[in-house]
Amino acid sequence: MSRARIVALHGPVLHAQVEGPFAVGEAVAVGEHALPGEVIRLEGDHLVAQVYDDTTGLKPGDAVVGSGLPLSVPLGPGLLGHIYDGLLRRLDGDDPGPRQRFVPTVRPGDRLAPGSAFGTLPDRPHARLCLLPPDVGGTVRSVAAEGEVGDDDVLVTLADDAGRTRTAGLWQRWPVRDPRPVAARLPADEPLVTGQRILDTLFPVARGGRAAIPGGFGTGKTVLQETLAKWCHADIIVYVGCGERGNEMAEVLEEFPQLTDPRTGRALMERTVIVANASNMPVAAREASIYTAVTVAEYFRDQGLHVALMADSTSRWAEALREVAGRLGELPGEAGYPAYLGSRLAEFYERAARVRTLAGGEGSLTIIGAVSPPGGDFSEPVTSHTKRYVGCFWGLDRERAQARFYPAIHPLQSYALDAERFAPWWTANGNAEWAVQRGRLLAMLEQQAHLERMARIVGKDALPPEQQLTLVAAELVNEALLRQSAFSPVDRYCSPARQSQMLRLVMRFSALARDAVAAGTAPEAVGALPVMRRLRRMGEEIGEDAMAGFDALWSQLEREFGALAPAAAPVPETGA
Ligand SMILES: Nc1ncnc2c1ncn2[C@@H]1O[C@H](COP(=O)(O)OP(=O)(O)OP(=O)(O)O)[C@@H](O)[C@H]1O
Repeated sequence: MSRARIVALHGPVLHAQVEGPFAVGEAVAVGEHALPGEVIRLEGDHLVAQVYDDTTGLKPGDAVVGSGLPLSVPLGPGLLGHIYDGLLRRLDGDDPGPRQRFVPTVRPGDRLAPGSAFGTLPDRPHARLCLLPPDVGGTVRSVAAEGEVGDDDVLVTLADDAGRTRTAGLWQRWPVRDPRPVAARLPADEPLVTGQRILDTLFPVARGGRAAIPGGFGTGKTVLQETLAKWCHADIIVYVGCGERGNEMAEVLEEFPQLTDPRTGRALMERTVIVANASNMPVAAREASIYTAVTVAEYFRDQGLHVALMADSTSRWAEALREVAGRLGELPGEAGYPAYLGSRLAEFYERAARVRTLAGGEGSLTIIGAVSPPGGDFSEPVTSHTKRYVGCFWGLDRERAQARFYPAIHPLQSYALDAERFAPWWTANGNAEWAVQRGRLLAMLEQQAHLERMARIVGKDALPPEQQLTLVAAELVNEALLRQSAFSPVDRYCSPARQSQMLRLVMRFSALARDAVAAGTAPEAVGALPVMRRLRRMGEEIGEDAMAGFDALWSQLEREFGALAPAAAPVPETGA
């Protein structure tokens, strides 16, 4: 083991005189309590390391002991259901994992490629595969028989191509800063259904895609992340609470274990891993926590599962980066962040993908990162860098939040690149019109903003009737489709089938209203139809198990427009 002696300490950063070879990125143990750390710079016989625990009590002369290995974490199915710190140390007790039934799927003499599965854990509800590490393969010499196994048991022994003996069990280690290898990256052309209308219908994210939720103070980032964690169509949730205030983090830690998985009725925690680093925890560990979480998420992806990683908030992570860079005396860039902020964000988001796994399955990792721009200013460095690496941008708007319009995602400040590629998926799921409907809604919302600006100048009544109608229809889109309370028992989740029904109704309203106004009906008369109130509230009133309600609403819509007197005969255009 290489050793070094501390010569200076600056908060979480230490300088040491080396007495043996070290490598950048090497995990080290510091001082008499063997505090975990990582070498971040080497200059001749001088080493700089960051320490992941409180450095109080460390002093010049204390030893820094190298491990010869990069900073890595243990990965196994048993991670599920627990809360960890940024280095993946349990925060909720240290009880050993229960023994569980193992069924081998290989025999002595079989050749296994690196990362293959060698057995299953059939009694586990999630993450049932036992995987070789991605850098271990060879010919099976022996494998454990079917039966109960524990965390420390060797389950398979192999001879690798160099003739060395390799073993594997339930757990494996992997360096957090290295993406785990895959057999192939696949096109991300399936949406990750979130159950949130504004997202699935207007700004969908792919399974294996990347999304950012930027939003100023109190605009609903945490509620949205939790809602997504609860309802999105992912098998596994990895939630990294990064530098949030201690009390907010405490809320998440208290709430999550109590949440019920809507799909199974069991605890949501059973398929969740939480990595927690509140703002009062050591800053360097916060920097590491993002990599730890994404490595955990990749491990479950490699099980052939769909994983969603929620990071709340990447801004606090960037602040940790800035603080450590400051202590290293690095030249500050924009707003004091180090020049490599952009490349670090890119490295993080690039780990999202839909893949063919080494074990031969298909898995995906979707990354959803909250950003907390100071003052809600989306031009600040973390938001603007993040924009370059994500395909979906779900911008939370202070005015909407203040008006208690939730989720406060502003349709004109948000986007989803490549949304069109999901049209075949929607067609296969019963809505061949989705792409056209989406285009119309976006156009209508844009027009609304333009017309509202005009109306403020000339007065609403001075707008031509068809423009007044656009305002009526856009208001309906907002109220009926985009507003969706995370706390409504009926509407907190909206399936694609229900979204399609609601879209169909709003589109039908729009067409009937256009015809009626063209035939001479006043836009206010359309806006005053009794069916409008029911349309606005259909999300709250027609639940997943009462879909026939949409047909009844459709009939009411047709009836009321049919009864509008002048609508029968279209009036020729006057050219006005
Ligand atoms: N989708 C939603 N449905 C209903 N209410 C919501 C929704 N989103 C946010 N809220 C309301 O807004 C409040 C603030 O939301 P939240 O705590 O998520 O904001 P935040 O952006 O995470 O705040 P901070 O900047 O402090 O981290 C919530 O307590 C809740 O009352």
